[in-house]
Amino acid sequence: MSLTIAFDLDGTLIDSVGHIHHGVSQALSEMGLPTVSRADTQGFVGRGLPILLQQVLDHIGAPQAHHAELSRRTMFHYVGTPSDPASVYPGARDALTDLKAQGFRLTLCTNKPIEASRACLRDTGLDKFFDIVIGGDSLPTRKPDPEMLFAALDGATQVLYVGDSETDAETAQRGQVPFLLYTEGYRTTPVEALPHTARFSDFADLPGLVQIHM
Ligand SMILES: O=C(O)COP(=O)(O)O
Ligand SMILES: [Mg+2]
Repeated sequence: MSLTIAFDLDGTLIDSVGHIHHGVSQALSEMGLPTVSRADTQGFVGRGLPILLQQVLDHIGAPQAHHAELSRRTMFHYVGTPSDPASVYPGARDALTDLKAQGFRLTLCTNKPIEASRACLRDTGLDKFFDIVIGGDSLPTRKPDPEMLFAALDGATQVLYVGDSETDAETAQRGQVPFLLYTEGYRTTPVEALPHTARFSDFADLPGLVQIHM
């Protein structure tokens, strides 16, 4: 059996809400629109940028007709503003190093747009860990459709998925894939209410959980 471990990005490997909020805020203010708080933005992360921006426009009471321009401007700032390497969650880098050294294939399955994902991986130095990177606009569908997890297999026979949100739990459930829930990310639902195989709050525990659940 060969195993690939698929990782979500925002709220799982990096605490990226500040970066996302910066991009959206810049775009909104350039357009003369009201801005959103960082906390509200965090609640919108997980289903991809197009849905996040729809929620932002609804939240500020602005018409969806602004969506295309808001999207263009947000992407400009999102990709143009470097991600801080310190935004990688504590212990995540060591856990990825450990899993990679054990010979596991690692795949990134994120709803973040692929261009922003690649820039973020490069800025934070996480790019070297991943054999495959699949972004929110890489396939015709995005999470919670499980297609991304199947694409992550790429010849492996089994995938184990690590994520933080309602979207990730639903993706894993629909794909019938074991799911390890990182509890310190952006979920708004109590952990007990989210389907998961096991959960962890400290990345030091992840390699051990992988051994148990592979
Ligand atoms: O861009 C998003 O909405 C979320 O991205 P994620 O899938 O890495 O959590
Ligand atoms: Mg996430």
